[in-house]
Amino acid sequence: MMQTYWQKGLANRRAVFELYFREMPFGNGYAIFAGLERVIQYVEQLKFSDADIAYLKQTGQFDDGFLDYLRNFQFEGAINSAVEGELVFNNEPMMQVDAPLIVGQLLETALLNIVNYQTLIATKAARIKSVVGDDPVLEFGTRRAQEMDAAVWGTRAAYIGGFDATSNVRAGKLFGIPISGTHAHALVQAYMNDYDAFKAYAQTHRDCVFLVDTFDTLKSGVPNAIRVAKEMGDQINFQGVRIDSGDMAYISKRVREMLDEAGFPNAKIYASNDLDEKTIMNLKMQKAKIDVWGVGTKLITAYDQPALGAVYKLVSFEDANGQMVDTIKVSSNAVKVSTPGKKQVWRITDKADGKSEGDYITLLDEDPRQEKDLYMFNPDYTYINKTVVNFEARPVLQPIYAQGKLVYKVPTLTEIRESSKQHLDRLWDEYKRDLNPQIYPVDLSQACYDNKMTILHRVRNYVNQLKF
Ligand SMILES: Nc1ncnc2c1ncn2[C@@H]1O[C@H](COP(=O)(O)OP(=O)(O)OP(=O)(O)O)[C@@H](O)[C@H]1O
Ligand SMILES: O=P(O)(O)OC[C@H]1O[C@H](OP(=O)(O)OP(=O)(O)O)[C@H](O)[C@@H]1O
Ligand SMILES: O=C(O)c1cccnc1
Repeated sequence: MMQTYWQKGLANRRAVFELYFREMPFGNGYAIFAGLERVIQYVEQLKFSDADIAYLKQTGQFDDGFLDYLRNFQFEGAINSAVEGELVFNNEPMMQVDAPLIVGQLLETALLNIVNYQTLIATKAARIKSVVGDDPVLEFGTRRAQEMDAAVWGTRAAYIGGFDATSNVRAGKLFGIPISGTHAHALVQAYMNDYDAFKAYAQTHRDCVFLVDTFDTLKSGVPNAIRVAKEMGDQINFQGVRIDSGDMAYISKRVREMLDEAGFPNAKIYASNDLDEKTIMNLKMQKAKIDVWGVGTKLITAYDQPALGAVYKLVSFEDANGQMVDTIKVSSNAVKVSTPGKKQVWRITDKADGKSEGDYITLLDEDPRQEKDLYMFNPDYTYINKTVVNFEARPVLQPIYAQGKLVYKVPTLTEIRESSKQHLDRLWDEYKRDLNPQIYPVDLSQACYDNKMTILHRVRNYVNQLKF
């Protein structure tokens, strides 16, 4: 496509692409945006090396002039985006690229790859965090992640979504995420008994969590953990035990009794084993005595919904006369009809209680902050509407790149994680429940809606007059 644009003189025409997803992941009421930091890393290193050019040349598909153009390629144009930790919803732009067509086109796959995955994992993490409440929840997923990159960036996304620490030390090093972990069954198997294994571990560590289910949790694992904790006394910080199999409600209650009776009421019970928000909620309902949750596979692979399904659509394009013309992608499936025009997403909150009223999508020349009353209507069911007064409107898309230069000060990961919590506080609980949440309003302004209808009719008329 880049070669076509380049050879046919379209390469430098201005094009606006927007990235959005169509359905809320996991049936959740909100999603947490993540991926911007890696998008920035990608854009900063975006160039074609001599080896890249040589590879493209030997395919025999590319013109020498075009390859010369690629040799000097660099990002130019603008990127506006939701920032990491921001809440985002279906059918609203999360990211917008306003650049020469050839540049915007090149970015499509990388941006989708990054944002699709990281937003999905941050959202899954937030769902899990919403059921663990204030209990610590640890990311244990690396062994099951779809390869190494997914493990570290997925861990970062999980941290944004509310996880507290990770067993992935590389993610700790790269991003400053707290690291935390216990030990595996292999240690106990290597010593062939719990006592020797725990003792050896205790002699070589200060912080100790013993994995107690290798042979028999209640008959061997826990009694031996207690024995070692008593023998080592102040020489170790006995943090607790981990259970990784069996009926975790029943076992955790018995383990709690044993630890308390032995004089370790502060020792924590860690649990892991294919946990997710459903099993955790269920275990809590059963009053399982679990203090710390280790979650791996089901988080890092987004087990119940492995793709977010975000798309990247051309919404406005410069014509041969230098005028911007809004564009549409039509489909018989209503949700697949794109919304034309370069847009802004405004988060509308009630000034009185600070809670979100909904999102309001406008064309760029509109500013709802100038309005006293805001008429908001559902673009699919226009009879569902409301007029909002005494509101604040905050633009969700922020300038990240302008004229090819990074203009955004990247926050720390701690700031991002904190901002995500604050955004969630401003959302009504009805949108946050994990089963059948209320649908958060994502509305189009009248001008944006009318523009869509006009362009839709124009395209229909064009198709209807075709004769073959
Ligand atoms: N009381 C409980 N209520 C609901 N789910 C539970 C309860 N206890 C354990 N689970 C979950 O049920 C599933 C049990 O899995 P499974 O039977 O494969 O584990 P296991 O046989 O105990 O251990 P292993 O991992 O060694 O196979 C896990 O997802 C676990 O988290
Ligand atoms: O269950 P997850 O949420 O993915 O959490 C990580 C799991 O990985 C480890 O198990 P391991 O790889 O040894 O497998 P097993 O316990 O299923 O035998 C650990 O003991 C956890 O059970
Ligand atoms: O530290 C742990 O206990 C751990 C880490 C990763 C996966 N499973 C367990």
